[in-house]
Amino acid sequence: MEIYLVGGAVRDALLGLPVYDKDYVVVGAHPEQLLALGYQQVGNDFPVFLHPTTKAEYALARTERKAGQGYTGFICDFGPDITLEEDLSRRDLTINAMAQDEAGHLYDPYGGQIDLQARTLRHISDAFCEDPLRVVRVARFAARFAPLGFNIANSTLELMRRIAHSQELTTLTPERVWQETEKALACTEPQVFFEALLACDGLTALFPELANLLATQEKNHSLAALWQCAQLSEDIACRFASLVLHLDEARITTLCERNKVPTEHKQLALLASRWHGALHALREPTLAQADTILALFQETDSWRRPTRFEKLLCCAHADWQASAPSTPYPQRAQLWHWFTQLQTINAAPFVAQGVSGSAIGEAIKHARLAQLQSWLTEEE
Ligand SMILES: Nc1ccn([C@@H]2O[C@H](COP(=O)(O)OP(=O)(O)OP(=O)(O)O)[C@@H](O)[C@H]2O)c(=O)n1
Repeated sequence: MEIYLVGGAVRDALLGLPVYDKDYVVVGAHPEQLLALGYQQVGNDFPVFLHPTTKAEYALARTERKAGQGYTGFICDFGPDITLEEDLSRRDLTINAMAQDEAGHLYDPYGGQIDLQARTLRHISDAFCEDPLRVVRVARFAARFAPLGFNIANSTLELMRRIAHSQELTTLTPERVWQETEKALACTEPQVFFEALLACDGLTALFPELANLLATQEKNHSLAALWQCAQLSEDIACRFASLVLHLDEARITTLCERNKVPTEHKQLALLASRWHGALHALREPTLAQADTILALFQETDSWRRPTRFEKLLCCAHADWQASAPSTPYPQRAQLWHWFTQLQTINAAPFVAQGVSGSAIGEAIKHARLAQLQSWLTEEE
């Protein structure tokens, strides 16, 4: 029985990146041998085991062949006679198909090291097409490794296009697509994920509203807003909302429900869609805008959800900078400052004066408006 470290851990170590997850492939073994050594079997379709102490994943070497439609329907063959090369050949990209034995010797039958050096994401064989998830994975790797200068090989982009045109992307579960999307949104160049999906015609199947929106924009403004947001915040909800805020509320709702986008992201996106224009208009606020500012705080439920309001300001900032890079967006700090100051106006003094019931809320609102008006008078 031989054990090799495979996949992402080998790739990332060669790139000098930190390695978090270690996956191993086991060649020349029966499941019973691993069970006897205390490994715990997980997964029903093919034999994957967890190490008794490290809990790292150990998979028996296997081959896979597509038998049906979509993401399911694989015929999997495993056994002690499957070689390391055979196991590596079923994988998606050359840079993901390298293995290292316990002595540190590297096995690279498909040119992974050359492609790492050339900064190329390249498929191994036409078997790439057997798994439509790979389109989304490659787009995600393109985003993740964009800062290192990686690009998708033309021949791989061609296969991604073939998969997209075959309608196979519609067989992916929303959970899997969102999982990859969320990882992509966390990258420093998240817009590359959507650019790659756009380039292979896959965006229409996965995020049709976004594909239609980008088609109406001259310079992919929404992708620029996403990039700007990534410079301003690590928050995934913020980045997602910056990307979709030029969609109307009905389309945001449809997209989020189909793709099972978390509620927090959806709510922020809806607020950003509704309020970004008003926020842009508050660049040099005047006394006449006091009501608008208070309505903004009220209607976005910011008193109860201050963190979300902070994120809303960030989305608007990103959207602004997508049109006017490097120009300041003073209303972000100004509105946040006023908001935190107005938060300190609360019920206590009114209750002490004998105000009760719904009149308390009205009194707070009036006091906050009066305070805002006095600040705006000073500004003018
Ligand atoms: N649809 C898929 C999923 C996975 N793999 C292979 O399985 C390995 C492990 O997959 P996974 O852990 O999902 O990805 P990593 O490459 O380890 O990347 P990450 O760092 O994002 O986990 C990959 O390297 C790749 O060889 C594949 O070929 N096709």
